[in-house]
Amino acid sequence: MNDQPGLRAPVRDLQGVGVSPGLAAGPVAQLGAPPAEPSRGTLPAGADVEAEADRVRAAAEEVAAGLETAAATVEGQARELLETTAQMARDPSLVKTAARRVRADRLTAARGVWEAAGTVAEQLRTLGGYMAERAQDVTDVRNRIVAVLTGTALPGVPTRPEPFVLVAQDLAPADTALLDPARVRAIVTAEGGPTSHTAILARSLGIPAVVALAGALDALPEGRAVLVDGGAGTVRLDPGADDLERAAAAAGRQRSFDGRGRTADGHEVALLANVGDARGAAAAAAAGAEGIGLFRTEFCFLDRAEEPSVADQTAAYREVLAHFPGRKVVVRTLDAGADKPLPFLTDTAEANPALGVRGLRTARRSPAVLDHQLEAIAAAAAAEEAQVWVMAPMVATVAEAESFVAACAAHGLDRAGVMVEVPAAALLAGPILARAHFASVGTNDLTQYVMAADRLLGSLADLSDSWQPAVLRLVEETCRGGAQQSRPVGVCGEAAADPALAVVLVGLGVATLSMTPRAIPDVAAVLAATDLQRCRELARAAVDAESAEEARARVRAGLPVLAELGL
Ligand SMILES: C=C(OP(=O)(O)O)C(=O)O
Ligand SMILES: [Mg+2]
Repeated sequence: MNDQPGLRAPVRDLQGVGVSPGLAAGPVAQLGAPPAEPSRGTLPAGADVEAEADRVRAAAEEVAAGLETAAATVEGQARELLETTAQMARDPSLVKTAARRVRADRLTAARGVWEAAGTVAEQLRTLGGYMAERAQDVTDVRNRIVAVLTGTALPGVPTRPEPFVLVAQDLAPADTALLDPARVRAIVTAEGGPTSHTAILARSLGIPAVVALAGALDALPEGRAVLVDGGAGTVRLDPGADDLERAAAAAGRQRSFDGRGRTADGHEVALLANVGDARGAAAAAAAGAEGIGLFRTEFCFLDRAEEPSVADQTAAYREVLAHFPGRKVVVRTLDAGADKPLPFLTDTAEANPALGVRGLRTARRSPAVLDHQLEAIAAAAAAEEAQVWVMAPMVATVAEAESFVAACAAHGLDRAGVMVEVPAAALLAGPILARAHFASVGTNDLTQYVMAADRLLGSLADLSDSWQPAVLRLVEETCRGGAQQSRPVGVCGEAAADPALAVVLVGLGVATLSMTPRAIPDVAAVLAATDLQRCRELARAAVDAESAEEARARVRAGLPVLAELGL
């Protein structure tokens, strides 16, 4: 690429939807698709069956060695996971069974591995419990060995040691949770919306991300250099030297937070963090968060085939609580279903999972799971010093709020609240908050349900926008209910992380804002420059707008501090 002015080829930016701000550059690495099932045919007459059987061991060894090399370059959970997978690839029972099938039935090595892994996975499933959870790992190892044997790209997140930009059709929550920000510089997906869990996890890991970039896999081939702008939602092919400099400068820029959220005139707005595990809690504490406003407990157990024991849950919750002694931590009970399926709690056959048995509704079918979780939360709260508040996701009726508060009280948990993410709950916030001690507005789902737009669908990203005045009116209604009952209303959806929208929410009467820790300094800086009266005026202007664009434009025009801070 020629960087001389005038001679440079016109820059072509591909446009998607920016969901995690930041600039980053690197070579593309595509998420490998699982290999196709190898054919059942047998080896031709005269084929060297013994040599074919030997290929199994060689391929397994190649997979294990590759995983170990990658493991050596990372730390913590990612390292453990890669090392365990490497051990499984060397598992003699898998390799021997596969080689035996090749010899006995004259199968290709790939087919032998496929069938042997099926047998091993089935045995593990029959054993149940922890062993059953390993069945998925056997399938992962099988896919890797078969990919080597058939000469196709390795499935899953690439394990190469040098940093790269991950490009995928879409990412499962479990894929994203294991991404290592030291190696994955940015994420680009063809699918997904601004409030999808890919977006939320990317933000929490501080990885710039662009979703809903149509045709991403074709437009961004393996190895091609790209610049990703996660704020603007663009991807530039073959970035120039000036682009690379900008990306390097952005990686080094940081704003800090003094630990007290407030408006210019001193009205306090606690700035809390959204976390999914102990790693997130550590990052939140490091960012100076005043507490945790949303602990998504389901993120601790996404890969579990069976309900985690009370002891396992207690341990996982304690690890999070331990980072905030004396501070508020809002623990949300399992929000399984729709985009976050938990195999032990959700029915994958539902035609309409977003409108199905998800969140608190799973307690209708499996009340014991909620009871065990509350037991574990109470045990963790007793063992740690954090002030534990508990809330339920997807509450829609006064009766649900009442029974949840009673269930918490039975476990000695006396700060019990509800998420307001179903329009019905916003409209009945008064009577709901006569029972519940607090409410936290989940603007991601509230937007999805008010606008009838799937939060995962990139093509509806304009509707999945929390600036929609209809959404803001329901937040206002929730705050009115809170004021009637003198109960605090917070926001823990992604809207809280947008500094301009945060001003609007405070103006509507929201008492706390909970967000990815990375967003806290920017939100704090904008609030600190705006007094409460101005927040109220801008909130009025946004609520009275007729479209999301108009609401956003009115508020941004009224907040010159945004441009001063480069936001
Ligand atoms: C915070 C929310 O919950 P989640 O994103 O986990 O569904 C929300 O819906 O806004
Ligand atoms: Mg939600």
